[in-house]
Amino acid sequence: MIETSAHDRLLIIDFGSQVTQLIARRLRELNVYCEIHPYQNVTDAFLKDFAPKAVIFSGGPASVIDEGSPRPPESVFDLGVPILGICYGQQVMMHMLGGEVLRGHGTAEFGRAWVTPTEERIDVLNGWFMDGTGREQVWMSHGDHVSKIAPGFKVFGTSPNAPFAITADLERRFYAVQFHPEVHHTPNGKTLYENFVRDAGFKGDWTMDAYRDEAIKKIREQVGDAHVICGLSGGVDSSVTAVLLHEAIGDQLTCVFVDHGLLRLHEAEEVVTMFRDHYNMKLIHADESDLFLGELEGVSDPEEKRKTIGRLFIDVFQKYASEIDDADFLAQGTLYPDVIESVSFSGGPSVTIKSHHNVGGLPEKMGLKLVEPLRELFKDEVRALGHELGLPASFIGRHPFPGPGLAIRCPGEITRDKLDILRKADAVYIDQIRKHGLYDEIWQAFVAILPVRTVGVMGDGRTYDYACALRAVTSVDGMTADYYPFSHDFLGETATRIINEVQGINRVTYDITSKPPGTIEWE
Ligand SMILES: Nc1ncnc2c1ncn2[C@@H]1O[C@H](COP(=O)(O)OP(=O)(O)OP(=O)(O)O)[C@@H](O)[C@H]1O
Ligand SMILES: O=c1[nH]c(=O)c2[nH+]cn([C@@H]3O[C@H](COP(=O)(O)O)[C@@H](O)[C@H]3O)c2[nH]1
Ligand SMILES: NC(=O)CC[C@H](N)C(=O)O
Ligand SMILES: [Mg+2]
Repeated sequence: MIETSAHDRLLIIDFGSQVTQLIARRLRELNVYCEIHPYQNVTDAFLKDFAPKAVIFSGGPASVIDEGSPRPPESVFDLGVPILGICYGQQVMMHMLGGEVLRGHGTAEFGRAWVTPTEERIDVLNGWFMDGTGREQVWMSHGDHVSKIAPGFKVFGTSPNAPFAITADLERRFYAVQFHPEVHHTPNGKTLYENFVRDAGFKGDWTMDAYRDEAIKKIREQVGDAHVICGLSGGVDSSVTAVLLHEAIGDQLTCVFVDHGLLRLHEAEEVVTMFRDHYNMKLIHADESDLFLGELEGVSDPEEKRKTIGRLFIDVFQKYASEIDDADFLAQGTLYPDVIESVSFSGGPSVTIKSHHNVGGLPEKMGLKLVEPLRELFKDEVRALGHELGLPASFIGRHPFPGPGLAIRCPGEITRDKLDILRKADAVYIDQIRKHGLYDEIWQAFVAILPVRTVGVMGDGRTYDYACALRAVTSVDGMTADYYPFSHDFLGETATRIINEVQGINRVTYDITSKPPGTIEWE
């Protein structure tokens, strides 16, 4: 359980649905503090300790009919707090409370469905069935269905293949729905969550304004008089972590910004100016470009590049940390999705696609304790917190930039020459995107310089220069992504500008691969 404040908490018991995280997102949007815990960890003792003000059962791939399928502890029904069961959560609730679930033919529903209300209206459905059609669009994804509801329950909504689409035991405040209110395709789903948490008595006091003060207090308690070091990349997560720590402990913080020679144009100056001058923060600008570029010489295999960079990051951190007195803590910008992923119910053995550069192995090796003030937050909450802390919008809204930097945007061997060309092309491309007002619509955009040279003709002369690829994607979390549908005019104008303004490039292509099957970066 996350050590947290005095906020009312909602517990989401995860039965392995693909969309459990979205339940948490919807609730956080309603300023309700919630945590997701896999059902295996939710014991009687856990429930007592957690003391939720309400509970939600997620969906899940299992069938309650099967022996050994997941269950919440019986005691959850005796807590006296409202419970909402979703899909598998509905089925498990009915099954345990005396109803019946069947795996029937012709009762599966996958995708869009329409629910119509029964006669009696209930508070959790306030705002539903109001658009004049008398029905509400929902998103279903189930093979099993409830065939008999548990004693005490009544039906408040039905769909063609789910006669018990919405049911409730109003006395005990148990609600159960067959569809998924957390997904986009249930347009009025948020209203249902809002009604549910209001019914449960949540005050909606989880705001980044309040969080900021609590986090500062907690950091002070944890750190005392010791010193904290923080790897600062200028990215959103480490910037917000650093500024929060700086507010909490001022001079007891030293940030280490590693310039590995793989940064974008003017990036080092921007980051250093912002943090050293604007925040008056102790900041070590570690210019280690000779070290990194030297070790990367002749390396063209993507994994070898990543591993070399990861190793050097650790070396560099150790070097600087050892020079700082009383450095007992290392601050990291770990976010809640990272925490969830590491305990995920559905997580199984998976193939390594890329070794993400990781400073995760650091604290152990360096004998440091961790400070992770963003552990409870999603990325958009981190951005909101950054806003509260007064970070300029230009930093908060930045596209993510990978730790290995331009190394993984330069397939094949890395040379200073290629990096210079790449930096210039990238700057022109991002400038184009900003000028056309597209920066915030795009999740991430960059140029990759290709390891091929092509023939061109410029000013009646022959050129033999590098080709580059433009990349721009939309995404929610970087796990899946779509290429951004630029207009042909935009692409044409950008190609012309890059070729005119960047010596060394004579051909521009646009990468239209989605993820999967591609990945966002080229290596
Ligand atoms: N150049 C760097 N110097 C120091 N630390 C770095 C550098 N690059 C990455 N790191 C460390 O690695 C961590 C992970 O990098 P990551 O790119 O995931 O996060 P970020 O840069 O803070 O945010 P964003 O995801 O928005 O880029 C950072 O939080 C930071 O602590
Ligand atoms: O901090 C990081 N260290 C890394 O080693 C790393 N590799 C990829 N990325 C970023 O992760 C997101 C997904 O990228 P891929 O589709 O290329 O795996 C994209 O946002 C990538 O920029 C990294 N970030
Ligand atoms: N999405 C779900 O929770 C599915 C529940 C159950 N596995 C079914 O098929 O009915
Ligand atoms: Mg980054």
